[in-house]
Amino acid sequence: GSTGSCARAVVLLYDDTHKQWVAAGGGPQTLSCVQLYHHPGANAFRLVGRKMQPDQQVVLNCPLGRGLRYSQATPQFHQWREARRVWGLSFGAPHEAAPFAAAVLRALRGG
Ligand SMILES: CC(=O)N[C@@H](Cc1ccccc1Cl)C(=O)N1CCC[C@]12C=C[C@@H]1CC[C@@H](C(=O)N3CCC[C@@H]4C=C[C@H]5CC[C@@H](C(=O)O)N5C(=O)[C@H]43)N1C2=O
Repeated sequence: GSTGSCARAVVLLYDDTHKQWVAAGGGPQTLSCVQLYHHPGANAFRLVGRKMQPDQQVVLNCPLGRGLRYSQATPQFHQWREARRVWGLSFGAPHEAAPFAAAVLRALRGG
């Protein structure tokens, strides 16, 4: 289940062809609720993001592999690579970004 309350961030993917960040799930760059989920059985973690408006669309559902490098490029913009994709989280507020990053880094160390 979720390990905590949600952080508000725009979930982005890097479009390498056009060298620009685009909204995950298409459409406008609007805030999603991003959360760290823990599956105790496999001691596995994943990041899940759902649009806050209008319809809770799942725009992020990414496993946190142990070797994953979570980059806090700025206090409000974090990013990581998954296979051939690069995800970005543009947080609404630094005070939500920091605890979220701390939880992710703890999960990457084994929870
Ligand atoms: C070795 C490696 O993989 N390196 C990756 C990063 C990485 C390192 C280590 C582990 C994993 C990863 Cl993923 C890499 O460098 N990547 C991943 C794809 C994109 C990028 C490549 C080039 C561009 C140049 C500029 C820079 C960039 O995107 N930003 C600067 C920092 C914040 C700045 C903030 C917000 C976003 C909102 C829109 C745009 C704007 O503000 O208008 N923007 C930005 O401009 C943002 N880039 C990157 O981050």
